[in-house]
Amino acid sequence: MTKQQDWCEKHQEATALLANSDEIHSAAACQAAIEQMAADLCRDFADRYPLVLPIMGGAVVFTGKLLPLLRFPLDFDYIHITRYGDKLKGGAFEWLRQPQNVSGRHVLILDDILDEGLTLHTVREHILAAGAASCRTAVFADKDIGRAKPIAADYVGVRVPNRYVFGFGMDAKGMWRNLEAVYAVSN
Ligand SMILES: O=P(O)(O)OC[C@H]1O[C@H](OP(=O)(O)OP(=O)(O)O)[C@H](O)[C@@H]1O
Ligand SMILES: Nc1nc2[nH]cnc2c(=O)[nH]1
Repeated sequence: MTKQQDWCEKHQEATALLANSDEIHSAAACQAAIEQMAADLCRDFADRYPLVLPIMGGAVVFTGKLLPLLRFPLDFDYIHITRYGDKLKGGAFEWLRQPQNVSGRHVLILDDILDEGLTLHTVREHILAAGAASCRTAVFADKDIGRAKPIAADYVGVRVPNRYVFGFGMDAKGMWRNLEAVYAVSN
């Protein structure tokens, strides 16, 4: 099969996936959640000069929308770790970029979604072990998985049901990170 056919099939798959999904949070609701979180962060971090570390790649939209609303001085870097890849179920961690220069810093981690909580928990432990003065966590979406998680986020944008969600930076099999609302794949 040619590359062109591959992309054509991928395009059809992406279109069908979106058509068979439900909108969970509208673009306006996502924006309102970001603005509320930014206000909370401005209140709590005004004097802390934090190091802000998004976990790529899912945090890209969350970070891009949130950062310009943070009206206090900060440093910015990023972490890259993945355990889902293009799959809908999590597996082993793959570190692509570890945290750098966190010793003594007040760190704020940003991630798109807290699902089973393994990613955020692992990253937070890593940052504290590397000597951060403190480490707080903000997630755009917190999934109601119906059981305990190893970590609770300090700041949460929206709650999502126990379904695979995508849009607003979150992918479905690698697709649709660019959507400005949040959708759930049909069960
Ligand atoms: O709470 P958990 O069950 O650990 O899942 C949450 C993690 O899963 C996703 O990352 P993924 O591995 O899909 O990589 P991505 O950021 O590139 O989408 C998401 O961005 C979170 O980091
Ligand atoms: N895109 C996406 N990534 C996840 N990582 C863990 N859970 C999810 C989810 O529901 N959607």
